[in-house]
Amino acid sequence: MKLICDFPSPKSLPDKYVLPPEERPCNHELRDDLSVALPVIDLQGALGDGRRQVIGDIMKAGKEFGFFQAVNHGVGEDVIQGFREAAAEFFRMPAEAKLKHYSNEHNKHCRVFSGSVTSHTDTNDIRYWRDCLKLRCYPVDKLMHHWPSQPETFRERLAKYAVAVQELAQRLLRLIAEGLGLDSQFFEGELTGGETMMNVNYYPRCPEPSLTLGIRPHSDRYILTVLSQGDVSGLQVKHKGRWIGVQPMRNAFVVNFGLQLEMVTNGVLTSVEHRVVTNSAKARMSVATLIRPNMGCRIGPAPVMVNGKTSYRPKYRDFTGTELIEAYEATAGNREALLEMFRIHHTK
Ligand SMILES: O=C(O)CCC(=O)C(=O)O
Ligand SMILES: [Fe+2]
Repeated sequence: MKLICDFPSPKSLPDKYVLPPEERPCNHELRDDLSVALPVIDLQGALGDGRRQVIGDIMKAGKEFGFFQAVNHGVGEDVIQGFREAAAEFFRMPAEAKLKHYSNEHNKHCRVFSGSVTSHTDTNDIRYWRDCLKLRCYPVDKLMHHWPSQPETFRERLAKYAVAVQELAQRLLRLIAEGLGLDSQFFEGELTGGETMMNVNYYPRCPEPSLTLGIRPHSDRYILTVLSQGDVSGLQVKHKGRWIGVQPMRNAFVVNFGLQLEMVTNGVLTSVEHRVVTNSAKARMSVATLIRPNMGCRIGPAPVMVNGKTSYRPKYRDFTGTELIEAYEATAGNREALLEMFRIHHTK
């Protein structure tokens, strides 16, 4: 067992990372579209008179792309870069120090794994060009003893980062709730009360980026994902049947909606597929923070989204946080397959 970052620089891509031709990033049906960019939303305005405008921008971006970039979000550059440096140092440690945390058990509070999005459900042996440190990051006091104790700065910097990003996520969810016509506290409590997950994704330099992916196309599962992409590109978002690259902005956060939010909003906000391409010039690291529900929480379309002015019928049945996780594992992050598991088929 090895992490990709510990491979001696290979000249060619090892066979098991080579994707079938139709899944490769150069597939011409799904060419990168560089002419479309994700909206960039300045959150400063939400603190004052510009609140309605910011809410409107988030709703528009949410409906059109399912994604946006947030700037002036209130999380300090020192907090972001401080944690990113500690995390990059983690991946630079000797192999044994990282492999202490290696596990394929999904319920671990902190683990390192490699090669796949959902390894144990993969039926074939296709691997992806990614190492990942996955941990539960909030509430910090309860969870920090599970985190790597090396490098020395890791826990303290992660604690600061996790608290700041959690606050930002709650702020965003209040804006989103208002935008949907819900009570601004709608998402507080059980819908977002589970332990927050974090993926620290590390994509080493790849000898043949056109033959593999860092992460295959997937939608995120929960309410909201807040991602620090750093300054190396690689994230691509599906938009009108094409993949568009997300321009790296050093201290911005890429925000996207998860499948849970799509179902809670009865499809008004969509949880859009994304993937990660690799590159041969630079390693890339991203930090994804995923806000989650309590496992026992009942989730379903919000009453206002199905009864109110809109008088829409519910598209999804109610389910629990645990059911959502099980369905996601069973469908390996495939958006349509997962939504279908909860969809109500009205007969007329
Ligand atoms: O590396 C990225 O930019 C995206 C990561 C991602 O999609 C995830 O962790 O779910
Ligand atoms: Fe994702």
